[in-house]
Amino acid sequence: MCGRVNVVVLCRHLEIDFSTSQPPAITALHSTSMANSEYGYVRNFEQWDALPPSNWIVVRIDGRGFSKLCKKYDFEKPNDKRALILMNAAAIEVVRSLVDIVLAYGQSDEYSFVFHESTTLFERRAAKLATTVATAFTAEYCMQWSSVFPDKPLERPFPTSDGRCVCYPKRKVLRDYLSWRQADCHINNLYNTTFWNMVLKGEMGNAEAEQALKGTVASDKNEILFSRFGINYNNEPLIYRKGTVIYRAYDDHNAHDGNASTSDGKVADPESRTQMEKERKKRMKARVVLEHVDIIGDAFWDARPYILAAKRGEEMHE
Ligand SMILES: Nc1nc2c(ncn2[C@@H]2O[C@H](COP(=O)(O)OP(=O)(O)OP(=O)(O)O)[C@@H](O)[C@H]2O)c(=O)[nH]1
Ligand SMILES: [Mg+2]
Ligand SMILES: [Mg+2]
Repeated sequence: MCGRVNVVVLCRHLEIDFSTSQPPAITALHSTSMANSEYGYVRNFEQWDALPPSNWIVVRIDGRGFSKLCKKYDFEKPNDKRALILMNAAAIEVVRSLVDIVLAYGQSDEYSFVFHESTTLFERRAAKLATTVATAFTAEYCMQWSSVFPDKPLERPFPTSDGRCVCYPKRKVLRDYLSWRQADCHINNLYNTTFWNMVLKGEMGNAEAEQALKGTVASDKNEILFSRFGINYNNEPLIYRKGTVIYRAYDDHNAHDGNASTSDGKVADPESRTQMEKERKKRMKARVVLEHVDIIGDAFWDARPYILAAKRGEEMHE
């Protein structure tokens, strides 16, 4: 059997290079084509990093050195309402601009953006997805800073975020991922709320409060909050306890329940270009909704089955 063959097909105006493991690159021939052929091999050092198909892709961004930023701008402890509003405002714009995002979940200095398992955005290339989301988020965060913090001019070093892509092969695993992030929000917020009340109202030193909280469980912290500071943790604002969920909402649920039909009554071909274009337009028109709700239980998902619905014409599985 023949092995790998390096082939360059020269057409009249185009050069098509099949010699790499990547999809063939097409470059217009011009006067520097000889120079290109001499140096063109360096392309082969690039890694093709497309993520596997049929996986939900989560891009999680996280503020870089956010603790320092909190100190510099004197954010309220443990939660600065305005800082969270700014995070959410930036995330909404990212969701609006990338229609393949079906849901985003944010808490503290992080946001997870869930791309539909069928997305073909940027050919599912990991670096393009992660950098696009992280830079779009950061740009929005900086752009909207002055309207949220008119009293705190933004200075260098500007806020930045890192971003990573993780693939989840099943809805169940994706749901577990989101539950993990929301449970993390709850655990950290309960700890931080208790800690900062002990320090700021209880006048304990940081080390003393930390020592006192060592080995405590959730019910102990609830008790400390209630008996010492008169705080019922369950009455703390939902934005702090649950984090923020952003999703596309469709007023017409049937538009996304997998039963699409064409105007002549035939079932639409899910892969057809016009069908995909229609779908895209619907997503662009959808309302982008922001809520502070539980996403660990089934209630949220049962009420909105379209969020994790399969592509049109496919059965829901798992
Ligand atoms: N005061 C205050 N701190 C916050 C708020 N939101 C997040 N933080 C802090 O931001 C930090 C976020 O944690 P990390 O992302 O692990 O830490 P980081 O400093 O960003 O470090 P890297 O992510 O590794 O660059 C934690 O220390 C949180 O307590 C807030 O509203 N107010
Ligand atoms: Mg961080
Ligand atoms: Mg973080």
